[in-house]
Amino acid sequence: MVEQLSPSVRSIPSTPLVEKSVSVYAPASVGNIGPGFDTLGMAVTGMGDTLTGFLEKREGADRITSISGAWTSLPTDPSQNTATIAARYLLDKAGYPDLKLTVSIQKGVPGSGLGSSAASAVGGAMLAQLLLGSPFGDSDLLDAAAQSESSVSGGYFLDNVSASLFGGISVSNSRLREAFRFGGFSGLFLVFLIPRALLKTSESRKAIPPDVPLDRAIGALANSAGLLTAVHLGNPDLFCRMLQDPLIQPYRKKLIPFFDDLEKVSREAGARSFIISGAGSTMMALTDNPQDARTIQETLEKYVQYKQIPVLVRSSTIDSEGARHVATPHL
Ligand SMILES: Nc1ncnc2c1ncn2[C@@H]1O[C@H](COP(=O)(O)OP(=O)(O)O)[C@@H](O)[C@H]1O
Ligand SMILES: N[C@@H](CCOP(=O)(O)O)C(=O)O
Repeated sequence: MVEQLSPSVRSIPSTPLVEKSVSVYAPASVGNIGPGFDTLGMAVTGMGDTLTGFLEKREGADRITSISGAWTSLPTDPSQNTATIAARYLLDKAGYPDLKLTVSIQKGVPGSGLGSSAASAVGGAMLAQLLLGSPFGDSDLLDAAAQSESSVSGGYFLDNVSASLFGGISVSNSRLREAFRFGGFSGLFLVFLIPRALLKTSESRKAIPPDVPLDRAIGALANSAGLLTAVHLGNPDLFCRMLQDPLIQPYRKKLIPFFDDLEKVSREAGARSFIISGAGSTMMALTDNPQDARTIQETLEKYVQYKQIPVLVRSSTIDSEGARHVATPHL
C-alpha cells in the first residue's frame, strides 16, 4: 500500500526555464487526521493554493507580485512567505542563486488548521522544481516544503506538507525526515467548520503539555493504526469509528470557541466523528454517507447563522492527486 518516493536529486541534467510562466496547484490538508499527531495527513478537495511564477536572471531578491483571495493578511516579503522560502531553498540547492523568482499567489484556503502555509510551501517547491526542469526527487521537494513550513509553525513536522505534495493519505516520521503516500481513499464525506478567527499553529502547539497520560497515548496509537487499517481495507465505516483523538484534542479544543456546541449539533445531524483539523481552529465532521453529509452541512449552516457564530461551512472529500502542474490562469 505504501508507495515509494523517488530518491533525492536525479542524475539527469536539467535546463531551467527562464522567463516562461508556470502554474501549480497545491491542495489544503488535514494534519494529524485526529489521533495521528504530527504523523498522519490527508489532502482535501476544493481548497488549495495556485501559484504562478517565472525565473529571470537579475539582481535582488525573489518577488511576490500579488497575494489574492487570502482571508487574513499574509507576508509579501519573500523571506517570510512559505511559498518563496521553499522555492528559494531549491533554487539555491540546484546551484542557481542568481536566478530570481517572481510569483503571484492565489490563496484558496479560507482558515487556520487546513495546512494553508503548507499548501503555499508545497506550491513554491513544485514551482521551483518545474521551472528548473525537474532536477529533484520527491524527497527534496518534501524537505524544501518542510523546512519552509517549520519556519512559521513552531515545529518540524511533515503531516501537512506530505499530504499536500503526494495527495491522499500520508504517513510521516519527522525524526527520520521521511514521509510516504499511504494511499487514496473514497467513500468519506467531510464537512469543515472554519472559524473566521486566526489560530496560529505555533500557539496551538503550546497548549499541549510536554508529558501526556500513557492510557490516552495508547488510545491514540490504536486509533491511528485503525485508520490506516481502514484505508488498507478500503473500509469507510471502520475509518469513521477510528477517527477519535483522546490525546491532543482535549487540550486544544479549549482554544476553539463553540467546539462542544458544534460537535453536538454535527453528531445530531448525522456526523459519525468530529475532530480538530490540524492544529485548529477548523473542525471536521465526518460521515460515510453522502446524504448525511448534505444534512450535516445544511444543519450547521442554519445553526451558525441563527446563533451568529462566525464560522464558514464547507463540504469536501479526499484529494488523491496532490500538488500538480495546472494551466496558467489569466491574471
Ligand atoms: N503563503 C502563506 N500562506 C499562509 N500562511 C503563510 C504563508 N506564508 C507565511 N505564512 C504565515 O504562516 C502562519 C500560518 O501558518 P500556520 O500557523 O501553520 O497555520 P495554517 O494552519 O493556516 O497553515 C502565519 O503567521 C502566516 O503569516
Ligand atoms: N501536526 C500539526 C499540524 C498543523 O496543521 P495546521 O493546518 O494547523 O498548520 C499540529 O497539529 O500542530
